[in-house]
Amino acid sequence: MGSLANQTLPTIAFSSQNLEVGSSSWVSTSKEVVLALEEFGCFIATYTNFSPQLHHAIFQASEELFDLPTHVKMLNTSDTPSHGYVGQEPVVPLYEGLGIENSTTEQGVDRFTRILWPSGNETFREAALEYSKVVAGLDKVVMTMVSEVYGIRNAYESLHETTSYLLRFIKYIAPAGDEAGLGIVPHTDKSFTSILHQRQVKGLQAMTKAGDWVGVDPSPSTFVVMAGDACMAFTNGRIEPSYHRVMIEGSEERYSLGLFAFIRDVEIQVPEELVDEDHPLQFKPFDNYKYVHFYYTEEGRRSKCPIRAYCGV
Ligand SMILES: O=C(O)CCC(=O)C(=O)O
Ligand SMILES: [Fe+2]
Repeated sequence: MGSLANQTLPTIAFSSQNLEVGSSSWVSTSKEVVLALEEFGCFIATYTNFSPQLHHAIFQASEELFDLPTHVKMLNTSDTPSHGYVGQEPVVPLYEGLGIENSTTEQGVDRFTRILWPSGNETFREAALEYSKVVAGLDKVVMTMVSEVYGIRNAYESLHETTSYLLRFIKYIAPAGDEAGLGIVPHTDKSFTSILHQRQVKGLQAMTKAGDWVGVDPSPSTFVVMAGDACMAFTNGRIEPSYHRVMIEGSEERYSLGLFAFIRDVEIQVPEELVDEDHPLQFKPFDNYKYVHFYYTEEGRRSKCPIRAYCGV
């Protein structure tokens, strides 16, 4: 595994100007987004609708969540592997995470909050819902831009209607000793898209096509927007997912958040606009959640490229 390259990911600002659909800055930003995703599978974003207050509120909520006793956190279960509580795993001993399914909806956040705090926790509930809605807004802008450039806006819009967002709260404890510890093993996300947000402590690294790791420094106003495996299949291989990992150094705990978009109820299918003689069909229609289940089987875990193993042509 290579050392850290002296390189940074592209940064794209989403401001009130370029958020106006169809404006000339919307069009030029859309091209930037596609270039960044095709080259890196991810990029850094700033987003005008995200405030420092919300940054503060959501990490405050995160701390409160992780301060609950382990047996309470373990009540966060899910039918989907890795969507609920994960902690004390021998392969990633520094990692602990919880997930709110359908976190952009009142029902999703209410359900989670009631399970963890039976007598309620209004500040947590509000922060989680608000954060999910705002960041999901960024996700929608990014993918609308991508679909516009590729001429597949309708296909994306029908997928977006059935998107279910998973908000994961993540905490890494510091490794014992001076050596950097592996916070999360190198992987691509199984989602359609993912948006990560880190607090203070660095650790996230993404791999370039040349095979170098690039560090992504935390900032209260930036996100990392990533393509997942499902996005690669949808775009017929045009956008490859970001291969990333977390390395933890120093003695500080690291808190991060991931908002993952998964497509529910409908199969993801390559739009016909993306298939021609030069771009033969690479993926069969597939179900995003069944794919997650496949990934956690012996075959899925062993596979070098699980999405191709699952639904590659
Ligand atoms: O903690 C992070 O910054 C990254 C987490 C991540 O890659 C994941 O949960 O899939
Ligand atoms: Fe990830």
